[in-house]
Amino acid sequence: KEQRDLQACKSIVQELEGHEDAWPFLLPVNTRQFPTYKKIIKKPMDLSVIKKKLEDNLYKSREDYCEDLRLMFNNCETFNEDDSPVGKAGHNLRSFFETKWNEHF
Ligand SMILES: Cc1ncccc1N[C@H]1CCCS(=O)(=O)C1
Repeated sequence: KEQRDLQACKSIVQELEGHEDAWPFLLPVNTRQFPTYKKIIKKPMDLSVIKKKLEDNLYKSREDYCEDLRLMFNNCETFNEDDSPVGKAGHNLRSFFETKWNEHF
C-alpha cells in the first residue's frame, strides 16, 4: 500500500542522514565553492531536497523516489573521482541505500 511505502521511504532517508558518509549529501552542493558544478551536473539532487519532496508528497511512487536517490549518487560519480573523499562517501552511501531499499521492498 502507498502509505506504507511512504513511511518506508521516510525512514530510509532518516537512516541515510544518520550515516557517517552522508556529509557530502545533506545539503545542495555549494556552487560558489564548486563553480563548475552547475555546468557539469544538469539535475542537482541532495537528501534535503528528497526529504522535502517526501514531506510535500511530491513523489508519485517509491520508484519515483528511488530515481532521485540514484540521481544524487550518479551526480556524485560524474563530478568526483572514485578515490576522492566525496567519491568514496558516495560509493559507501549508495551501497548502504541499495541494501536498505532491498530490505524494505
Ligand atoms: C556531493 C558533492 N559533489 C560534488 C562536490 C561537492 C559535493 N558535496 C559537498 C557538500 C558540502 C561539503 S563539501 O564541500 O566538502 C562536499
